[in-house]
Amino acid sequence: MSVLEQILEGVRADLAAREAAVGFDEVKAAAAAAPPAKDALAALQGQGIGVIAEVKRASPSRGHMVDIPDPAKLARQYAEGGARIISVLTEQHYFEGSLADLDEVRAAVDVPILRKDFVVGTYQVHEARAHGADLVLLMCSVLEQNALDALVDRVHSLGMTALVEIHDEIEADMALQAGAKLVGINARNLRTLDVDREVFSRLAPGLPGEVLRVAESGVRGPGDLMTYAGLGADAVLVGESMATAEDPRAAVRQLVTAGSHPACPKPAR
Ligand SMILES: O=C(O)c1ccccc1NCC(=O)[C@H](O)[C@H](O)COP(=O)(O)O
Repeated sequence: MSVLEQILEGVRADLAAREAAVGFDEVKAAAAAAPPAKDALAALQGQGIGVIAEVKRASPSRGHMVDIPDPAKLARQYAEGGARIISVLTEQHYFEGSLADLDEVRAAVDVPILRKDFVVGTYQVHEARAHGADLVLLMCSVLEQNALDALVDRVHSLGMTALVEIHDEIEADMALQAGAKLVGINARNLRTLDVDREVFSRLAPGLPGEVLRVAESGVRGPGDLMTYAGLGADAVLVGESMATAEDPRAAVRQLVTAGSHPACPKPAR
């Protein structure tokens, strides 16, 4: 079984336990009662390349990387550094995340928040909204076209933004067919865990101009951001190198400064 399949097995088991504990109607009501979602597309359409900084303790490729006893504090540092969006991993077995992290981050910052998980059904979408998320990651590698179409619609109907993640041409077609407005091009192959930054240069030119592009994974510093900017990225999503930085505020600030430097290529939109 691939790592991705193992992750999904755990995700489905955890989801079944939560569904048994809290009914779908209750989650839907909590989502409906939450303050309106923030406009993530508007947040990314500001000057320069946007930085999406991730609260990430661990991963299948790295194992445990860093203790984050206070995700709210880390999120505040990211926001003070200029992150346009904060990504919160909520998968628990491989990433050591939780919905409690999402709650704490939501209470701490005003910037839009991405729920980063392995979403397989509508329950998780309403759950994300109920916990204050403004964006939800939907991965083409784990969803059939029909399911993706329905989930994109559900995310958008709740006022949130779907970040639809792709890694190859077939997934790019899936994302566009589903009506994605924000596409994440992940350099990491989720089956082999190899990181290949060339994936962005291959897939980004095939996306329509109005679709915003996020370069995901393997961004280690301003040089990578500048490279992706030159290839048409609107934003970079950065986990490990921000979460493990000695000074996360300064690390985000360094990327934001590079992304708004006059020498940095501007997004076409
Ligand atoms: O990070 C992993 O090892 C991983 C493995 C399997 C599925 C997903 C995985 N990561 C999720 C992500 O997409 C990254 O957290 C995100 O793009 C940030 O990547 P990085 O900056 O390289 O930490």
